[in-house]
Amino acid sequence: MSMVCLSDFEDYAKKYLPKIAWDYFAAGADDCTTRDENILAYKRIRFRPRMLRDVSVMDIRTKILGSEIGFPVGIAPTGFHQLAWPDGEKSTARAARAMNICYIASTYSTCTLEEISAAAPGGLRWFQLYIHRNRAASQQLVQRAEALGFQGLVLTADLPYSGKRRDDVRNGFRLPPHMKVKNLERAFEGDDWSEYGLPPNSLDPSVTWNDIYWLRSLTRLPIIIKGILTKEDAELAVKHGVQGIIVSNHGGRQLDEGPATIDALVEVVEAVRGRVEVYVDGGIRKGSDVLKALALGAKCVFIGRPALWGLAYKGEEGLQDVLRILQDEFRLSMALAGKYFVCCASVSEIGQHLVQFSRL
Ligand SMILES: Cc1cc2nc3c(=O)[nH]c(=O)nc-3n(C[C@H](O)[C@H](O)[C@H](O)COP(=O)(O)O)c2cc1C
Ligand SMILES: CCCCCCC(=O)C(=O)O
Repeated sequence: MSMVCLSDFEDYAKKYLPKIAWDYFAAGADDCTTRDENILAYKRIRFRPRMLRDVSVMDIRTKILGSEIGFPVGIAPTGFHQLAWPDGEKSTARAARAMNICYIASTYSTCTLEEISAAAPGGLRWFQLYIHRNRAASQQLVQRAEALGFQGLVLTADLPYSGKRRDDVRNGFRLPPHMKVKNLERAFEGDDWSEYGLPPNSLDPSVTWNDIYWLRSLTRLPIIIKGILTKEDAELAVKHGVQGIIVSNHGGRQLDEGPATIDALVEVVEAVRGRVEVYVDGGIRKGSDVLKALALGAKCVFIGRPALWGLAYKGEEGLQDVLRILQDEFRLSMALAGKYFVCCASVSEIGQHLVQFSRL
């Protein structure tokens, strides 16, 4: 099969993954309006390309929270990578390190944080946290991640309860018995693990902004909050001292009919006024989507499902293929859009001048 663009990997994953795994990866909440809107919204943005600008040398490296990355794409946290490939998150970590990008490992990884770290020593990794009712379990996870060299703590704010994903309900989705959310095994030993193959009712829906102070007391890692969609919450995030914001609607898997993330990005970036870094995920499927997100103020974007499709295709190698295609497409879009200032062709000069919203 010739893999030319990310949807080729999607087609492959749909064809070859067991239906229950494919449905879980693809799921959106309710009618999937927001899931689909994440993609459509990119198509309403048009470029304002500039010509004759010497784009013979392009520098696509950038920095997030002080760490250099090869290009402004990272891997969003997604659960259960062994559903896509037997080595699971170990393969993800290796591919991310090979491409010199950031991988956010999920609380719901099917490999332990120790296994992930050992698979790709020295790679840039952040740890994504769901806060559990069992606070001691969450505290241990944060401290384990910090001790293992994870360089950021990503608090997911949009999942007090799981959204209603109809196909998962129809399929009675749960992890197969040989897969485990290994990071939680010790803390929830003896529980029945009946919800998705997770300890039931274990997430804490009473989490508030004040818990950011609790997290701050546990770790020196920068805290990045994931799931922000409004200027009001962006302002609160800054006020509570986070170092980064990921504009995200969880790939449209939580509240249906909220905004597409690329639309929400504009409002969040305006509210933040450069005080913290802003990233975005949801619906990024082409290099030109990356360019649009950067033009609208994101420092970096993160991909969720496309990483799983790459893993499903060929593990670490397949994920690297996905990332390489995205990297090449991003570089090409940047060159074809034309650099704005005459002296340097780097991501730092990407700005709002590059895009306009189409009336389509
Ligand atoms: C199968 C799947 C599992 C996910 N698991 C998590 C998770 O464990 N933690 C989390 O913060 N977000 C999770 N997300 C949301 C992603 O981090 C991200 O916000 C979303 O996938 C981005 O949209 P995209 O898939 O269109 O790129 C998950 C998304 C998918 C599709
Ligand atoms: C009970 C919550 C299950 C969530 C599993 C991981 C996740 O975030 C997802 O979107 O799926």
